[in-house]
Amino acid sequence: MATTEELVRATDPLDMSLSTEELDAHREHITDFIAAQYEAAGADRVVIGLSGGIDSTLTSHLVVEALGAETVHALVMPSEVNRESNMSDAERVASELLDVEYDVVEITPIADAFLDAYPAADEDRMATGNLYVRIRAVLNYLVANTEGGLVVGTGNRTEALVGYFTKYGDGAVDCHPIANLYKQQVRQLARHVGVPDDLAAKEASAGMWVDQTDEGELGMSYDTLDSILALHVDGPLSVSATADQVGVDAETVERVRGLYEGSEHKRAAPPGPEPLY
Ligand SMILES: Nc1ncnc2c1ncn2[C@@H]1O[C@H](COP(=O)(O)OP(=O)(O)OC[C@H]2O[C@@H]([n+]3cccc(C(=O)O)c3)[C@H](O)[C@@H]2O)[C@@H](O)[C@H]1O
Ligand SMILES: Nc1ncnc2c1ncn2[C@@H]1O[C@H](COP(=O)(O)OP(=O)(O)OP(=O)(O)O)[C@@H](O)[C@H]1O
Ligand SMILES: [Mg+2]
Repeated sequence: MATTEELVRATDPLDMSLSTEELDAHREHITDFIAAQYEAAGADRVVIGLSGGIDSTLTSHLVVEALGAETVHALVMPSEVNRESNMSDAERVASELLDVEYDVVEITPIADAFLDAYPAADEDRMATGNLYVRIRAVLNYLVANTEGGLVVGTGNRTEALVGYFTKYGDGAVDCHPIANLYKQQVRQLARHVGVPDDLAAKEASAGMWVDQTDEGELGMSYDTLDSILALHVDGPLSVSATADQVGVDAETVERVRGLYEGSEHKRAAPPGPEPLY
């Protein structure tokens, strides 16, 4: 007969903690990957957008570890809906944590030019938010083209599996070094490599509209989402077994599965018809 404590633990989100040895292994694997991508591309620089969020903070930290601070050109690209504190954190990461070259490029006037050209999108916060994200991609590639740079992305496994990114926006990059890590593991690895705790623990936001948070939009915590992905989408558990294990209803698991299946197009190259001959 299970004790109450065991039953409560059984309905907790999955504990995905990595051991110190596993964190070291990920660190080495990712820095080796970055070095290999850079060499294979024959690049002279790495371009990365810094948002003050943990994905870009960890990724840029690992790029510096792999290639040195002088290789990195960071871009901090505030829009009018970004929190001031996130933009100052982004500058803190560039100047204090990493000591890399960086530029601050205001994107609101660029977005306004698009919305003047196509005013119908002005009231649509998703379309406008995706526009901000795609403008950042254009600027990343402008710098990369100019300096022989490789654009390094910050997508993690959780975002990729549910399509929680803008197609040809933050998804438009040359590689994603932390693509194997679920969101909880991103925070763990960040702490492990010495990222300050206030940055590692910060609430995730795509920064596409005022006060947007990932967990608010997704309607569940990252701990729950990671657990459902690991057990059901990546793992072999059924909907009901996953729901029991994580302590959510079956509809929540099905919703995550729906996000995964509905975002297949974001993880694939744009298709064309089969060759006729
Ligand atoms: N089945 C299908 N096959 C082929 N293409 C399909 C398609 N369904 C839609 N599409 C295309 O995809 C477009 C929709 O995709 P998309 O433009 O990406 O837009 P959408 O997926 O609607 O929105 C982006 C989502 O990602 C989140 N996001 C974005 C950026 C950063 C972060 C972050 O965490 O930092 C999060 C954002 O909050 C929002 O929930 C459609 O307009 C259409 O062109
Ligand atoms: N204001 C910004 N300036 C520069 N780059 C940005 C900005 N906002 C977003 N980005 C880029 O888009 C990426 C995707 O954003 P996302 O919110 O998923 O990651 P994050 O902000 O690094 O971490 P978190 O998900 O915890 O907020 C960022 O990692 C960063 O590279
Ligand atoms: Mg963010």
